[in-house]
Amino acid sequence: MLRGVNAIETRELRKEYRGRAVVDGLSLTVGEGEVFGFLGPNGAGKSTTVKMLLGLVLPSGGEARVLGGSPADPAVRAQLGFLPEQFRFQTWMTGEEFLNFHGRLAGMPAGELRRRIPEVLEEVGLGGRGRESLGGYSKGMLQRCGLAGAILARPRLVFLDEPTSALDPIGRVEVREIIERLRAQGVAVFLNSHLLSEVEQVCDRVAFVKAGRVLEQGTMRELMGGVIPVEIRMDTLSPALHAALARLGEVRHTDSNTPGRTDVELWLQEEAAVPAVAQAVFESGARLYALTPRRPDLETMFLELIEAPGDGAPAQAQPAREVVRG
Ligand SMILES: Nc1ncnc2c1ncn2[C@@H]1O[C@H](COP(=O)(O)OP(=O)(O)OP(=O)(O)O)[C@@H](O)[C@H]1O
Repeated sequence: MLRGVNAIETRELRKEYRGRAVVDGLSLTVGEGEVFGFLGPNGAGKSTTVKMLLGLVLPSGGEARVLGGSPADPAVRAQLGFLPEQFRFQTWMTGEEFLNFHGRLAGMPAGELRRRIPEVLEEVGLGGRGRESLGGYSKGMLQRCGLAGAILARPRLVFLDEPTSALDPIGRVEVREIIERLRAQGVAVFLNSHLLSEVEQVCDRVAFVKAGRVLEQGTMRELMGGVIPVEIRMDTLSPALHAALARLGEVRHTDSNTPGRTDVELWLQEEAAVPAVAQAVFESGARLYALTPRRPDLETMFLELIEAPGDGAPAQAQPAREVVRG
């Protein structure tokens, strides 16, 4: 078994379709046992990247190493699990038959499959439902069954493409728990999801892609540069208070559209500055209704990066609302 290598490493990976680059010099690293969020708008090249990493699509250029080897190597592929976004299930099979079929394709011995299938069905919340035909499964049950298929052969790296799109909130929490269990077992997870709050809760690191290139990658803290966004709600914002807030941090947005109410988003460098914000509001004579430090969230980062103009290079925030720069 390969040890001490990254789960995924790509350098200047490229895929062209009819002369058009849909993955255009993509470089990223996913550590062993890391849960990695791969984020980007529709058409950014995420699925194409995943297909190259699985050895299903041949790159037009660059390099990709998966578990220290080539994605084209069957010994590497045998250690990968994959839940595609749109999966065609054989509706006439039962859940157990489906898993048995996939396990045999993965080269698992019959005896091991007999033990493992009830175990994974239990793990994905389908315990006792394996004898029912897939044609009678709900969308959420099918997605759980696909997930069972992805982890059946105890992979070292699992690709999950929108694994919770068909699930209710309870199902989503359960999938998060499954991902956390995989991490605890040292399995790396490459997660494509549009549900940013979900990615935020489970991923160690994330990469943002746009037009086939990685704009940023890192931990949440690295990506936000240690910034603490604070929401302030008060009755009015005088020019003097605006200037005072701008001395304490960066005034990102102000919204005075509702009469008698002004919302400000201020980015501070440290939590210790929060009391000074309250003090500044108080000294200006404004009435303070809320002062809420927020965790940096992926949605804010995503919108900033993805909506940035030009060639996709990280840039200043775009005006989601009325913006006043500090
Ligand atoms: N086989 C193909 N032939 C031609 N163009 C393709 C092919 N596969 C993908 N593309 C194009 O490549 C671009 C990237 O597609 P891809 O599916 O990788 O994006 P994505 O980031 O996964 O999008 P989404 O979030 O919508 O699933 C799209 O413009 C798509 O039309």
